[in-house]
Amino acid sequence: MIKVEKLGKDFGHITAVYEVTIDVFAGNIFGLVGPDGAGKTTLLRVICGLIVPDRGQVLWAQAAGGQGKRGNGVVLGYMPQRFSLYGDLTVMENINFFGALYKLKRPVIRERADEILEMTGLLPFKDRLADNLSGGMKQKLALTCALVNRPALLVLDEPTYGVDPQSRKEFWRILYRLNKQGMTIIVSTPYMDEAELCTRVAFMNKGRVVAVDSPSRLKSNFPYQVLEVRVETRRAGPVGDVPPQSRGGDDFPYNRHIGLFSDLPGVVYVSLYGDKYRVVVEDGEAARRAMENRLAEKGINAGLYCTEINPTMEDVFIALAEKGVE
Ligand SMILES: Nc1ncnc2c1ncn2[C@@H]1O[C@H](COP(=O)(O)OP(=O)(O)OP(=O)(O)O)[C@@H](O)[C@H]1O
Repeated sequence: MIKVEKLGKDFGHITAVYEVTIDVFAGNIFGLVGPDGAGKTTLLRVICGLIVPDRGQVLWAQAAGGQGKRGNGVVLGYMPQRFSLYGDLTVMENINFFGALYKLKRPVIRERADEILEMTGLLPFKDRLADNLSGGMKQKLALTCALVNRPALLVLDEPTYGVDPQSRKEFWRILYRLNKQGMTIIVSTPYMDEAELCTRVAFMNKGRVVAVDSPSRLKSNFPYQVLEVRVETRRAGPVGDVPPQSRGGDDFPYNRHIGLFSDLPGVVYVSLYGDKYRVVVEDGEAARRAMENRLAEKGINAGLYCTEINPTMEDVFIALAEKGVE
């Protein structure tokens, strides 16, 4: 549906987006996934025509339904990151306002609003002031306003940021329903569990897209092994067997081996989950030997228990980020 080609955007001396090239296919839920400051909002704003890129372009395919001028006939709905509705207007008044901006007639707005509010579960709250809605409901109202123009392409900027887990699930259920009805969706998110729900994902880091593919292919093409590692100290003592120089920070003693393992050759990164380490490595067996040797070198009398586990989207993203784009 759209092709983003070598797109770049600077804000003064800050480059928010470098040369980004992605294809968004009609019918997809396309995820733009990355941490704060990765450049997701900037890229989405350029796609929506709200800001002009400094380099590259966004090419639009033939209209995918609906009417309107933007993007070669593709009607767009945009839900910005920050709540941008009127808190002192009711749910219905906000929808009427947006409908009017799209030059829709009142009966049309009413009919569409009822349909979308039913879907989002907001129908009983039509007359409630937006300020008095919960965080999740506010996001649903913002979605309703973005949908009132029946867009063929819905662009959502971190729609579930800071929303409770139950509301996040409901929100995604609605996105799936819309997608089933034929709507193409581009959604940005910092959450890896949401990345799993997309048809295709572009991982963004520091203004660059570092990988684009389906979640399953991103994981199956992961070039490393993931080890779950437990280090069990054999002799008990007030601080175990870890020499003082390798003791960790606030969460000592559980993070104490991160520093011991992370600089070993073939180790991509080490992180701590509960009392186990997740160690991403080039070669599982070689890494296990290297970790054992490191413990021995440091005079740490401990058993090392490694299990190979499947990579998650988070592993894929962290490894790509660690491998480094500066
Ligand atoms: N209008 C602006 N003026 C100056 N710098 C900006 C502007 N908009 C974005 N930036 C900078 O560009 C970079 C990318 O920001 P952007 O908002 O696109 O990232 P993001 O991935 O959406 O993160 P976030 O969730 O924090 O918004 C950041 O360093 C940000 O400070």
